Amino acid sequence: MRKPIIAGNWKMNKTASEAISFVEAVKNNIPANSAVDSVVGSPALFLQSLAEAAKGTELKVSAQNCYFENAGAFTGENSPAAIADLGVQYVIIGHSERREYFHETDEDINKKAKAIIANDMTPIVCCGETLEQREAGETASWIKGQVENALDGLTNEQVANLVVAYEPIWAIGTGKSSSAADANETCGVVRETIANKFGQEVADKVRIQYGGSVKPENIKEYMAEEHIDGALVGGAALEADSFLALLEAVK
Ligand SMILES: O=C[C@H](O)COP(=O)(O)O
Repeated sequence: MRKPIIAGNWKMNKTASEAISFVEAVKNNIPANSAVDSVVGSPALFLQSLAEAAKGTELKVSAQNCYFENAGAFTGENSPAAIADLGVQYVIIGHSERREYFHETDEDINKKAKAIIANDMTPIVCCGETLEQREAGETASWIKGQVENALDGLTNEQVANLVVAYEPIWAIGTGKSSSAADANETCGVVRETIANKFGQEVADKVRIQYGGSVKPENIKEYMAEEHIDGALVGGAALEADSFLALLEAVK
């Protein structure tokens, strides 16, 4: 039985005081030993204060990116070792916005996944196709390639413990969510790809999220699907009430 995981991704939104207000509003409203893992993905600027504010509660904090080296002459980058030292537990990597605007490659994402795991954090590895790829019938082969490349060289145990987020790019922030059946089909491709590369036992353990215009009103439809174990949520995770409503709908 895979434990559901709901992760908010704030992207480049919020000031420090807004970020803290969110965590203060949410952290004590998640019951102890919750049946759902709750994660909030913050800009790097607020990770320290959020990790301190959330310490000892059920709310976990995620970075939205990191570099793949722990230290060195990499101006402007954030070290995974330094992020882990703050008490951060997750790092989102390979989001389509980072691939598109910051030219991240599958190879970068693979190196980041290894660095995050080496620092005892959990990567949330994103994959997803464009509308053109979907219309050309290339979704399954594209997702298979992204997943194989991102996870290459990881051990079975490492893969079993990470999270994959399937986010069709055309559904992100557009209000045009994928149907639950279509999302499940592609999450099934992710699981099959992992089964072929790492074995069925690993594939049965890995948690796969759907992301793209998820909100409290539609999350149950996704969570009812066989291969969907949670959601990576942008817009509907920006406000505490909406984030709590997502958790409430899943528990
Ligand atoms: O990381 C989150 C996704 O990009 C989804 O964003 P959205 O829920 O605003 O569509």
